[in-house]
Amino acid sequence: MLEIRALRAGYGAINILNGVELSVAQGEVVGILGHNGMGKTTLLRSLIGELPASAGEIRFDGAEIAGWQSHRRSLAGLGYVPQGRAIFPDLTVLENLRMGEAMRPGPSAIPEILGHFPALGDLLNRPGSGLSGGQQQILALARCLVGRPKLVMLDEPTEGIQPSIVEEIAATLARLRRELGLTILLVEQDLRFIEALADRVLIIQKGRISAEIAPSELRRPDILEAHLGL
Ligand SMILES: Nc1ncnc2c1ncn2[C@@H]1O[C@H](COP(=O)(O)OP(=O)(O)OP(=O)(O)O)[C@@H](O)[C@H]1O
Repeated sequence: MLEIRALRAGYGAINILNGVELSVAQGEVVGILGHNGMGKTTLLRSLIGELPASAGEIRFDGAEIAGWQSHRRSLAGLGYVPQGRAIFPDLTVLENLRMGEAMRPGPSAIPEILGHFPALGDLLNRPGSGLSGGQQQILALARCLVGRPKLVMLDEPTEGIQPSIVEEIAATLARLRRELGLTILLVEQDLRFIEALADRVLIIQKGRISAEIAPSELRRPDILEAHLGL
C-alpha cells in the first residue's frame, strides 16, 4: 500500500532523511523505532506532505504522491496523527471531530467513529483543553479516522501519557485494526507499545532504515544493544 524508495528530505540545506526505503502492506502495522533526532517525525511529515521530499519516490495506493500537496494526500487516504496530538484546545470534542472531515465530501463518518469510541460520546460538548492527555490522544485518533484514512501514521501516541492509559490506547488500536482493517505506520519510543501492536519493527538511524527486527526481539537485550545501543 505504501512504498518509499530512496527518500531524502530535510530543513534548508540540512539533509535529515538520507535515502529511506520502506514498504507497508495493506492491513499491516509497521513500527519505527529510533533515538531522538534520527528523523522519525521528519519522515512522517515528508510522507504527509508538510515537508517536501528533495529526492525519492512515495507510492501510495498505486499513485506516485511525492509531488502532491498534503491536502490531496489526505483525501487519497493517508491519515496523520502528529506528535503532541495537535487537537484544537478551544473547540469542543464535536467541533474537533468535524474539523477532521471538513474537506471530505459525502456523508459524515462521525456517528460511526463515535461507535468505536464510546467514551468520546459523553464528552462531545467539552472543550479540547478540558480533556486529559489520554482523552486528547483518543480524540486526535478519532478526528483522523473521520477522514476515512486507508493508512494511519501515528507519531509517538504514548508520549506524556500515563501507563494505564497507554495500555488502553494499545487495546483501542488493536481493536480498530481488527474492526476497520486499518493499516498503521507507528513511530514510537515505548518498546512494549510497539511490541503489542506491530507486525514488523524498523530501526531508523541517521535518516535511514538500518535494520528490521521482529517485535518479540524487542525483549532481547543483545538485539537492543546491537541496533539501538540500549
Ligand atoms: N523545523 C526544523 N528545522 C530545522 N531542523 C529541524 C526541524 N525539525 C527537526 N529538525 C532537526 O531534524 C532532526 C530530526 O528531527 P526529527 O524530529 O525528525 O527526529 P525524531 O527522530 O522524530 O526525534 P524526536 O523523537 O525527538 O521527535 C533533528 O536533528 C532536529 O533537530
